[in-house]
Amino acid sequence: MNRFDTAAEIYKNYGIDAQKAIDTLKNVTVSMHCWQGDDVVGFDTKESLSGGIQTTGNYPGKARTFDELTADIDKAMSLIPGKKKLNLHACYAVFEDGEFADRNELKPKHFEKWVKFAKERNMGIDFNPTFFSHAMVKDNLTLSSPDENVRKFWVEHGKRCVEISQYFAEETGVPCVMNIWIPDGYKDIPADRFSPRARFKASLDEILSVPYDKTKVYITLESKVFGIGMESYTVGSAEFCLNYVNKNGITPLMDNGHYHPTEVVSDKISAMLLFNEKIALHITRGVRWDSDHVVLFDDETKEIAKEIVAADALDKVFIATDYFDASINRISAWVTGMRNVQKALLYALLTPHKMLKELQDSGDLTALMVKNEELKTLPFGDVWEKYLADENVNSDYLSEIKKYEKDVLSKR
Ligand SMILES: C[C@H](O)[C@H](O)[C@@H](O)C(=O)CO
Ligand SMILES: [Mn+2]
Repeated sequence: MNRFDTAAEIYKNYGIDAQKAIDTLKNVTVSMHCWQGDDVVGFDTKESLSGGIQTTGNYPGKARTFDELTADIDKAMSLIPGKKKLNLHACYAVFEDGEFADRNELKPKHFEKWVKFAKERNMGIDFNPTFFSHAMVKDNLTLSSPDENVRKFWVEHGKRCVEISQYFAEETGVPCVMNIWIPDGYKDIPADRFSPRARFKASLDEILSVPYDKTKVYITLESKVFGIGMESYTVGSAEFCLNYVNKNGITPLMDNGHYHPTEVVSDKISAMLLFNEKIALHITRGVRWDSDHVVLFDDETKEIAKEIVAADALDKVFIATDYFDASINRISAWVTGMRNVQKALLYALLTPHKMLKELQDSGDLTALMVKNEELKTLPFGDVWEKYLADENVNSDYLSEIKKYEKDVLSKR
């Protein structure tokens, strides 16, 4: 018997079909964020990153153009198993022949090259308006600005992005998740917490007044607890976003770097699923603050995946990655994080949830703890290796990445 067959026998004793778990995982889409490839710079303003988020590190070889970024995405995706989607930001619009369109003037044509790229790879595209790194961000405010010129500029940007999202969905044949996240906030205690939130609410209403096909575009709203330089007040807080999505029939997005450090998104998933048809996740790794470290196969990533699978909600959750580490090889950052999301999902699919739930419901919490601990040392690695083999990717991706670094990245 080979290692997978032996492992499959062991999982069978717990009522788990390991090959079925692999086959289920093969059909789970994970949306890969394009912005790990260039430290969230984009192609339009090339302004340094603002919005209370930060990349640290200066690892050589970051992508500077559409051709470089797509080559790097291709390399990363060739090393990532499973079904993938591309998550784009509006600042990655591609301008040709000296043309430039500001964020409030963007049109589908500025993303034609991305559509071609995605279609050739049989992939859908998710989208994000870019409300940061731009001269029209005034006093760290966009959609909540008291300056009507500023607010209107960003409302128009949001509207343009709804149109572009529908274009992505229609061209690729895959629904597009359009995520709204604004950085707006104050470093110090504000005099007026109410008015910025009222203006944000009005701005969202205006953006959502653009007609769009709800079967093709899912608009999500991402909350945040604080940003760097905006430590005292964030307009798009959790309560604001929760209430807004529920009142307006859009989808909540939880980024697990966006809560107080002792709060965990894994515990929020079941509550959100009970009140929303769909939910969306940005999977990241906060270290002390929203530091956007590469996703590891760690306890919280596993717990997030467990909550999705145990609730039988794989078709109700839009899963995306969101982190940016400029201190290591960026292709490796993508591959490591994406593989770890999938690893966590496979681990969850190999967990005997029914048996564990029965132990909980019958009050046998002793057995529940013992069984949970026992499961941790089952031969998960052998099932993971079989998944990689089924998907035709090597377990070792480091050598391939080192070679790409020597042949391509080091020459930039
Ligand atoms: C670049 C992304 O839009 C950004 O990371 C956002 O999703 C976020 O998480 C901000 O902290
Ligand atoms: Mn995020």
